[in-house]
Amino acid sequence: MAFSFLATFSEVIISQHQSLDPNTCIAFIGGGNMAKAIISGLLKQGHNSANILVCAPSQTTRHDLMNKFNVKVHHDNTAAVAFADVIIVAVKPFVVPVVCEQLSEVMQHDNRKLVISIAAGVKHATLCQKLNNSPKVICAMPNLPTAIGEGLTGLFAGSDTQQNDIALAESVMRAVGETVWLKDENQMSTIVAAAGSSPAYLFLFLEAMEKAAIEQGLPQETATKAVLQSAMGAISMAMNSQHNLASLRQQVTSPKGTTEQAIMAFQDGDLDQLVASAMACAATRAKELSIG
Ligand SMILES: NC(=O)C1=CN([C@@H]2O[C@H](COP(=O)(O)OP(=O)(O)OC[C@H]3O[C@@H](n4cnc5c(N)ncnc54)[C@H](OP(=O)(O)O)[C@@H]3O)[C@@H](O)[C@H]2O)C=CC1
Ligand SMILES: O=C(O)[C@@H]1CCC=N1
Repeated sequence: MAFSFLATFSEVIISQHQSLDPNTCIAFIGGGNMAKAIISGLLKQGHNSANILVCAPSQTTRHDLMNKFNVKVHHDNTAAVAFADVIIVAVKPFVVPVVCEQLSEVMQHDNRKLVISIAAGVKHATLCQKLNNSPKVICAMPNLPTAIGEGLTGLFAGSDTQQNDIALAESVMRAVGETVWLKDENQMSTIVAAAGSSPAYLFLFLEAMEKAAIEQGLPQETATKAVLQSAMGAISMAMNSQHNLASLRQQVTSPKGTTEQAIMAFQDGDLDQLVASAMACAATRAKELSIG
């Protein structure tokens, strides 16, 4: 019942999503790769840097963030509560319990803030419980391309999360890319494998192609350009095409031609099985990272 309500609401917000209010104050707990990516994406779409606070323990990280993005910084995580409408927890999964403990103490007196956790594997119920049983908690799994507004974020809310909080989380993550709302939290580990981690697999594949092109004799610069432009063109075509991926692949693969030979080599190496097994490893790791 609760999930069908959420699914219906998610469909509504995906088709009629509201843009992020530029006055929304967003605090990040943690200022690493993913916080930086989301901040970059937010600033690129025009969010005011004065409305962003980052809490991180190292002074170097805080200085870097201040210099690079002109955002506010603080050493004390609890400063996020007074500052923000939305607190994004962007620390490694094993740091989440200590962060929740710090936030929950202050949030006993101010429980109006929405907390979005992007930590892989950390369960919604665990977060709610560690944050004074707050219903204002949403789990998110974004990816690095949020930095250029081309991210994909999987989102999961509890059955008692209010519509305005769901809409707020949607507006924040939609500002840096596309969103998908999950009806079943168990699907989050697959979103980790298919979206959170997947930019790295794609970079790995492109690195391998670049290396092979250089080994076949192309200068580095030409190899990089050939590989990246082809990837960008192929992905852009796939995103905008009426045809599915297999059909687009067939359009490149002339019978008895060059592509066919390469595809056969991939199939001989059982690429499908290799990818399935790599994605299963990522999903399994997401489950292992789940904290109690
Ligand atoms: N990287 C990615 O592509 C993605 C990552 N994620 C998730 O995002 C989270 C962060 O990952 P990522 O950005 O890569 O990690 P990083 O290691 O790059 O960043 C972690 C940040 O946490 C900060 N930190 C450590 N301890 C504390 C603390 N007690 N209080 C406040 N901040 C603290 C560190 O601060 P300092 O610099 O001061 O040491 C650092 O800035 C992880 O849970 C990961 O699962 C999700 C999707 C994609
Ligand atoms: O590798 C990780 O654990 C994080 C989560 C998804 C992408 N990076």
